[in-house]
Order: sequence, then C-alpha cells, then structure tokens
Amino acid sequence: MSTAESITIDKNGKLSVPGHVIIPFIEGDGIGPDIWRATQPVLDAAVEYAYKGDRKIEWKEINAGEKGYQKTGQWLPEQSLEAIRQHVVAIKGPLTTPVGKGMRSLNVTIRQVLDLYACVRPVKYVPGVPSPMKHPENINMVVFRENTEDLYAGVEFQAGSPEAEKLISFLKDEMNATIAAGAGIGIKPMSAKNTKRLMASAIVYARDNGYPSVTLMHKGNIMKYTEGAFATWGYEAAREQFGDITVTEDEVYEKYNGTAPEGKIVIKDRIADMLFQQVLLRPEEFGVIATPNLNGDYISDALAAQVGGLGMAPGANIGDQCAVFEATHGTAPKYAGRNKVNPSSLILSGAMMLDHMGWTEAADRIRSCLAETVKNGKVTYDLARQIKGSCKLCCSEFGEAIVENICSYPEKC
Ligand SMILES: NC(=O)C1=CN([C@@H]2O[C@H](COP(=O)(O)OP(=O)(O)OC[C@H]3O[C@@H](n4cnc5c(N)ncnc54)[C@H](OP(=O)(O)O)[C@@H]3O)[C@@H](O)[C@H]2O)C=CC1
Ligand SMILES: O=C(O)CCC(=O)C(=O)O
Ligand SMILES: [Mg+2]
Repeated sequence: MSTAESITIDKNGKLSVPGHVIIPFIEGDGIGPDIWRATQPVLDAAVEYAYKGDRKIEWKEINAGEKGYQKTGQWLPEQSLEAIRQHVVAIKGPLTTPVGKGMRSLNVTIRQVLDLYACVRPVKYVPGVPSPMKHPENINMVVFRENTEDLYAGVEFQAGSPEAEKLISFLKDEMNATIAAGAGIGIKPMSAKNTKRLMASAIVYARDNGYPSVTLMHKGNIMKYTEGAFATWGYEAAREQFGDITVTEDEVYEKYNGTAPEGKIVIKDRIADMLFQQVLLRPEEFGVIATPNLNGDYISDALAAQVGGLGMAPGANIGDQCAVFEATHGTAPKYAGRNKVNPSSLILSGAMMLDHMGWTEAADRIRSCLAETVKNGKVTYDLARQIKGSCKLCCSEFGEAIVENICSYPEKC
C-alpha cells in the first residue's frame, strides 16, 4: 500500500511537505504529453539524486482538456480542481483554447477558480543558450502577472448579441458614451484588492530573492481608471505594507541623489509600450515586473525571446491556498505528438515547483544539469536552429540527456 501523503498548508500559507508526497499532474493538449513525458523522469531523478530515497514524488494524473473530455465528458472536471485544492501543489501541461469561438480558456479558468492570483514567470539566461541580446548574461527578470481579472475576467459580449446591444444602449443613454452600433464588447475590471495582493507578492519575492526593484508596468495614460489605477494601487501597497523596505524611484532622485539606499527595493513604474523597448535596450535595469493580466501575457512571451524562446520559459500560478506550475507557452499544435519540442519550459517549471516545496537541492540539480546539457551542445530543434554545430536532440532525448547528467558524478554539473 502506498505511503504517499498530501502536502498541507497552514493558515499563514506555510507548506508542510511529507517525504513521500502526492503531486497531481495534467498532461495537457498538443505538445503537453511530449514535454510531460520528458519532464517527469528529470524531476524523479533529481529528487532521487538529492535525497537518496528519503524523499519521493508519487504522481497522480488528473484530467483536463481533450483527455478530460474523452474520459469524463468534461473539459475541466470538478474532481481535477478538487484534487489540486486537496494536494496544494500541482503541475500541468498547456491546454488548447479555440480562437474567436468556443469555450473560454481552461487555463484561465483554473487560475480564476483556484484564485491563483500571481502568475510568476522568471526570465533568466542559461549560459550557452542562443540569444538575440548582446549581453544576455544581464537578463534576470521575473514577471508577476495579475491572474484573475482585467480583460481575462471573461465579461464579453459578441457583436450583434442582445447583451451587447443592451449594453451599448445603456452606455449611450445613461453614460453618454458613444460606441459603434454592432460592436463586440469586452469589460476590463481591475480592483485595488487584487492589485495590492499581486503587488505584495511581487515585493515579497523581490525581498526574498534579492531583486533591487519592482517595476509597475501599465498603460495608465490611456486607461486611467484601470491601468492607471493599477500603478496608483501598486505604489500604495508598497508604501502601506512595505514602507520599511521600499523607496520610490522619485524619492531616490529627490532624497538620495540618484542612488537607492542600501537594502531598499526601488518601486518604479513604466508605461507598457515604452517598457517593451527598455527591456531590450537596458534589461539590467529591471528585476521584478508587476503588471496586469494582458500586459503580463504579452511581456512574458516577448521576454522569453531574450533567453532562447518559449521552449526555455517556465512559470507558476500561485495563490494563498494552492499553486499550479506550468510553462509560459501553449500547445504548439503543429508539433503535437512529434516528440520534437523543447521540454525545458516544463522541466524548469518543475524546478520552480520543487523550490516552492522547499526541495531546493533537487531544483538546483535540475537547473545545473540542464545548463550542462546545453553547454555540451545537446539541444532541441529550437535552439539547434540558432547554434551552429550543435547536436539536435528530440524532446525525449533531451530529457534523457539531463537525467544522465543528474545521475553522473556531482562534479559534472
Ligand atoms: N497556459 C497554456 O496552457 C497556454 C495555452 N495556449 C494555447 O495554445 C494554443 C497555441 O497557441 P500559440 O499562440 O500558437 O502559442 P504556443 O505557445 O503554443 O506556440 C507557438 C510557437 O512557439 C514555439 N514554442 C512553443 N512551445 C515550445 C517549446 N516547448 N519548444 C520549442 N518551441 C516552442 C513554437 O515556435 P516555432 O513555430 O517558431 O518553432 C510554436 O510553434 C492556443 O490554443 C492557445 O490558446 C497558449 C499559451 C498558454
Ligand atoms: O489560456 C490560453 O489559451 C492562453 C493563455 C496564455 O497565453 C498564457 O497564460 O500566457
Ligand atoms: Mg500567453
């Protein structure tokens, strides 16, 4: 009989992780099964290497997406959500969302239903990975994307629908707003409460991981009462909850001659379009980036390009009660089932998950052995097409190469 147990979480958010732990996983659609098959052995090998059998993961498959529908008739079965709540930590592959029609995103629904309000996406250079940047070694940013509201809240009405027409009439008659007849409508709700908790988690992350700044990324000049308010509420959260460890960029210039006092995190803001060029020209000026949902979606894929592309981009969705780890990218349908793509995105998401559980020795081993594999010129197609003379591996072979490094002598990685 299995001795595996669930992770538990106390009222302060502290995890209690048993040595033999059950972790639910969703394989995902498209390339999901390929990258999961390459990832799981890497996580198991790193845990075995680091803890010599004292710690072990028992994987529990839960269904969602196409597999969920085939098995249960539901795209996102309630029992899958319940398993994540019960086990506190889970990992998932990407799930397909149809464009312009059909069901709403299952990925977004998971985040909203479980209130996983911070989407955390580190963008860190792995030596040896091809990059379009002159100094990729200077790139060390982490996107904190608000995950529960903004245009992703799902309040949308199709052009010509009775709901859209009713809303257009209401806005015209009661609010004096002109909207073209027959327009589709999307609503962009953003609140102080949800902004402030996102900002608090971004500052705590910066404090705990030694980042010198948190930048609020917004389009507040145009959308004053949503994106502009996001910036205002972000500064308020910093002042009200972290006044002892933060200083604003204005204060740095007005009071401290342009040099932030030792140990203080600088809170600054940048308008979104302009930020896209500054992160390319001077990435070293940015650490944690806190941003609303839509901006966060855009900037996280754009930043991934600086460190090798989406195949290298991990992520996590974190709330007060549970966390779900997943790659930044989607299902890449043209590569589905071809055992071709780069599983590093999910492998590195798995390393983030192990960090979250406090199993940092295993997480560090994964990161160093992945870097060693790339350094040896063993890469998947996405990196191979940018590195002359590299050895192109398929998805599973790349995972196996990392496992081989993990199991080799310690000095190798
Ligand atoms: N969290 C989630 O589950 C997400 C789901 N989606 C969904 O995924 C579907 C497809 O979305 P799409 O916009 O095409 O974006 P995708 O992220 O799925 O992929 C687009 C391209 O990115 C590159 N890429 C992605 N993943 C990898 C990888 N692991 N290794 C190497 N290259 C990779 C490939 O580039 P190339 O063609 O250059 O080789 C691929 O064709 C949609 O239904 C979308 O809604 C999207 C994002 C997140
Ligand atoms: O849910 C989806 O289909 C897309 C989500 C997405 O692009 C993201 O989470 O970055
Ligand atoms: Mg995205």
